Amino acid sequence: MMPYVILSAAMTLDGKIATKTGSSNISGKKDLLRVHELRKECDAIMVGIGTVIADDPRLTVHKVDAKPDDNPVRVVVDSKFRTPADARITNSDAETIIACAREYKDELIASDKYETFKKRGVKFFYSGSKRVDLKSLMSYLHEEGIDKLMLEGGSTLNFSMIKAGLIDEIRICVAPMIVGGCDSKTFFDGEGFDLMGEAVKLELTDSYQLDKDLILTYKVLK
Ligand SMILES: NC(=O)C1=CN([C@@H]2O[C@H](COP(=O)(O)OP(=O)(O)OC[C@H]3O[C@@H](n4cnc5c(N)ncnc54)[C@H](OP(=O)(O)O)[C@@H]3O)[C@@H](O)[C@H]2O)C=CC1
Ligand SMILES: Nc1nc(O)c(N)c(N[C@@H]2O[C@H](COP(=O)(O)O)[C@@H](O)[C@H]2O)n1
Repeated sequence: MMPYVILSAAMTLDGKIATKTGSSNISGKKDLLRVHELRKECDAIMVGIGTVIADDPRLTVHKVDAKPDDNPVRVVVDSKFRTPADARITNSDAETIIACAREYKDELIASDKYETFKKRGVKFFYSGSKRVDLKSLMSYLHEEGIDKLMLEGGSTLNFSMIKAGLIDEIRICVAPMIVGGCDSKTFFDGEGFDLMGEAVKLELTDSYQLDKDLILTYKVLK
């Protein structure tokens, strides 16, 4: 069994989730409230290490009323244990699981950072030889009681997750902005598919305007 996975993000009309310099404030105020209500409904929230390094996110429910219990478990997909020692996702606001690849396990366990994180209560999960195996991670998280997981990027992890058939629903905020730039991160990057016939197919299930933003919900067809 796997968690039900909702991919949530905000992009500009030209499909960028950050500029080439990493600036990523895209959602309007009301959209951020919507996102935090969704965080509150989820058992876990997962990002890739690229997002942790770029944004140092909190990944807690902090824009709407919430109790400490409302904070989802934070999951970071980080094969080589690059999570910075002072990353906010390792604070005591919520539980944190760092998923790493087996090849780096011995080195990781021997590091001072590992001891520091253990003292903070951070848990570790190992899967995949050189890169985290996302299917076994999802299966482990489900065993740990995670029924509903919110995936919050970034582009590389989004593509791996959708390619592996692990995303059930997509909720995207389309902001009326264009930033361009072939080096700006798009909603899905990764290695991409070669042929249009390989594209993951979606069904639009909801759409509405929230101030200037457009909110679209899609079911992923499997
Ligand atoms: N506007 C929005 O809604 C959002 C925007 N963003 C933006 O996205 C950008 C970050 O995206 P990006 O750089 O692509 O980083 P990601 O957050 O997607 O992290 C990618 C990294 O995850 C690690 N990883 C481990 N296992 C896997 C796997 N099986 N598949 C894929 N990745 C894996 C890899 O590093 P390793 O091999 O070391 O483990 C990889 O480089 C930031 O600029 C951020 O601001 C992010 C979220 C939301
Ligand atoms: N929904 C949404 N809209 C945006 O405009 C965004 N930039 C993001 N980014 C995601 O939220 C994380 C920051 O979370 P905290 O406020 O620090 O808890 C960021 O890392 C992205 O995952 N999302």
